[in-house]
Amino acid sequence: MTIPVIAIDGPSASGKGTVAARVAATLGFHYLDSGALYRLTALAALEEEISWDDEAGLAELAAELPVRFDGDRVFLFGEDAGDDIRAEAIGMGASKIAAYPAVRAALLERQRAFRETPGLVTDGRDMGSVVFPDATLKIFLTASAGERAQRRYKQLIDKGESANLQQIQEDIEARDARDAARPVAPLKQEPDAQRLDTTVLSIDQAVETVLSWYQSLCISDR
Ligand SMILES: Nc1ncnc2c1ncn2[C@@H]1O[C@H](COP(=O)(O)OP(=O)(O)OP(=O)(O)O)[C@@H](O)[C@H]1O
Ligand SMILES: Nc1ccn([C@H]2C[C@H](O)[C@@H](COP(=O)(O)O)O2)c(=O)n1
Repeated sequence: MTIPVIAIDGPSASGKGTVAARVAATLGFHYLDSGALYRLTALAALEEEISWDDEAGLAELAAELPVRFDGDRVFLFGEDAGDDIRAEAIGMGASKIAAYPAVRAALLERQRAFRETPGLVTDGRDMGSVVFPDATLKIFLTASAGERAQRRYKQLIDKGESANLQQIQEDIEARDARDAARPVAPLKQEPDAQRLDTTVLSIDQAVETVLSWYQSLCISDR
């Protein structure tokens, strides 16, 4: 039996991770935040003094990365790295090193290994196009850049961090431009992905939409 996969791709701060994690919890499926692997590689490179320009060194590091996911926590070299990988500088570093084909190749099988029964929900940029091209349901989840910047701003303020709305929007747009422009596995909506624009949707509405799309596929498969 093929293990079902729900692949959710889309731009930064569109809500992919939040929606994917909730859909996975509702269905009792596993969850993979693929962006965390790129962020962990960027962070580990800093710690190991491997330059973000060194494609071969980064690929070697990515292949051997001592990472452990435990619920919503993530450990690197045995230390909780959840907060460190969320820093904007690490997001930018992840975007930079994600453009290297050797880094993407090194992470490919590691991502596929998360496909386990009863199913997987995953989010990223190339989940439906490259990592799980046979995914059961492919979604391109997006929202306007202004709305995404507001959400990220609120997220930072709620965490007690200082934030500048305009700077956040510029950073989000710069990261999306880099992710969309790279020749390998760029950020883009695939023809077989369903578009979900959450600009005026709540998190609950977005989750309900994904679940209803998945349930209709399950019904039509019977
Ligand atoms: N539909 C929504 N309405 C309001 N807020 C939302 C919605 N979806 C997500 N959010 C909020 O937006 C913020 C960013 O969401 P999230 O981290 O899931 O985005 P992401 O696409 O995974 O980001 P990144 O690509 O940077 O990892 C979170 O604070 C989340 O609670
Ligand atoms: N499947 C993926 C996931 C992530 N990336 C890169 C590009 C992003 O800017 C960066 C951080 O991802 P995020 O945590 O914001 O989802 O990692 C990618 O190229 N492919």
